[in-house]
Amino acid sequence: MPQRLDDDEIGRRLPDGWERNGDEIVRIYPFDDYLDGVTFATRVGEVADEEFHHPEIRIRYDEVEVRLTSHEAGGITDTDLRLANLFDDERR
Ligand SMILES: C[C@H](O)[C@H](O)[C@H]1CNC2=NC(N)=NC(=O)C2=N1
Repeated sequence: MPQRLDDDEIGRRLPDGWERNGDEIVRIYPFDDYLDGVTFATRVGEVADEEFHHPEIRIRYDEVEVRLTSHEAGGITDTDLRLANLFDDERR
């Protein structure tokens, strides 16, 4: 199981657009169309299920919020950073 990363490494490797919030990393993706956000959330869920690493996803009328943490490790790991990049790839 991946180990928790230290503050320096998280700061160095956090992908653009993501923020650190304690033991989580968070990104808000804006959408003009609600159903585009729903579709994106579904794609995020599919990637998460393939990787067996599950974010919290909140779908609002004009944005989707994605939160990642590694529950078992009790913090932010390489898996969270890797998934953040994969989710960003779904947005492009
Ligand atoms: C039992 C545990 O839920 C599984 O090993 C996986 C499932 N998805 C998971 N998702 C996240 N975000 N963190 C985990 O530690 C995790 N563990």
